[in-house]
Amino acid sequence: MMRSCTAALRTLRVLRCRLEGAFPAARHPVLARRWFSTEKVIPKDQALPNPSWSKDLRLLFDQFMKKCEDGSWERLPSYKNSKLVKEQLSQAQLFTRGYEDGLGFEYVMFYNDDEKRTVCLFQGGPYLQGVPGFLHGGAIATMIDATVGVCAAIPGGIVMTANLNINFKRPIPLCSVVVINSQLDKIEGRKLFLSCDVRSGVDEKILYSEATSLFIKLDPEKSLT
Ligand SMILES: CCCCCCCCCCCC(=O)SCCNC(=O)CCNC(=O)[C@H](O)C(C)(C)COP(=O)(O)OP(=O)(O)OC[C@H]1O[C@@H](n2cnc3c(N)ncnc32)[C@H](O)[C@@H]1OP(=O)(O)O
Repeated sequence: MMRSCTAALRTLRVLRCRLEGAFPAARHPVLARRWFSTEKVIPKDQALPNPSWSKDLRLLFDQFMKKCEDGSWERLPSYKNSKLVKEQLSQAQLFTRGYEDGLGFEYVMFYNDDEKRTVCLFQGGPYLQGVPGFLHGGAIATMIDATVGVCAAIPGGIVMTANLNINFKRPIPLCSVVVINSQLDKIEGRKLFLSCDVRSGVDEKILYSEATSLFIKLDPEKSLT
């Protein structure tokens, strides 16, 4: 027993050295823990307040949680790793959840099934800077895509963005809170048409961006590649 354990550990060490040679990133302590730990990982719901959330984000979160009480809205949980990919086999992570708390995308989404609407409360952190002091347009586009994507995926199933059209009207200050409000406008066969706007959090007075998008429900008969 003792000998087989020692042999297994040696094999693990050899594999680890080879892996570190091939992928220097494997030396990174967080990745190393994720790849080599045998502990069962309990996924953390990232769409809940953490200490990096500003007063405004907390306030809006509390307001929407109140709206959930009668069942008209529901908070959507969100995880770093897809349940579709076995964690031990992949280091894949949801793009928007790859940063430490407060540095990148802090957000929570709420869904209203009767109205086919998704609202995302979003605070873009300092690593998402574009023009100094403001959010990068790609980060805004990412959150718009994610919000309309969820709005399309809940009724539509497995969908992908075919078209995303954004008008950036005002720059969004870094670390401020915005509300991304999206709705499903129309379904035609496999095509889902959505629209969305991005406004300043709490007062919603400033219209930062507007977008329309087309999502396509994947055809199970067609290969993606
Ligand atoms: C809760 C869970 C959370 C989970 C939700 C997580 C949310 C995350 C959101 C992120 C989403 C992404 O970033 S997705 C990643 C970015 N997107 C992609 O990589 C997609 C790349 N494109 C493709 O793979 C493909 O083009 C597809 C799958 C979109 C469509 O291909 P297809 O299935 O073969 O469909 P196809 O026959 O070409 O088109 C079907 C119909 O749509 C029309 N159509 C197709 N593309 C377009 C287009 N760009 N503009 C106009 N119309 C178009 C066609 O004319 C046709 O109309 P008609 O003749 O029928 O009238």
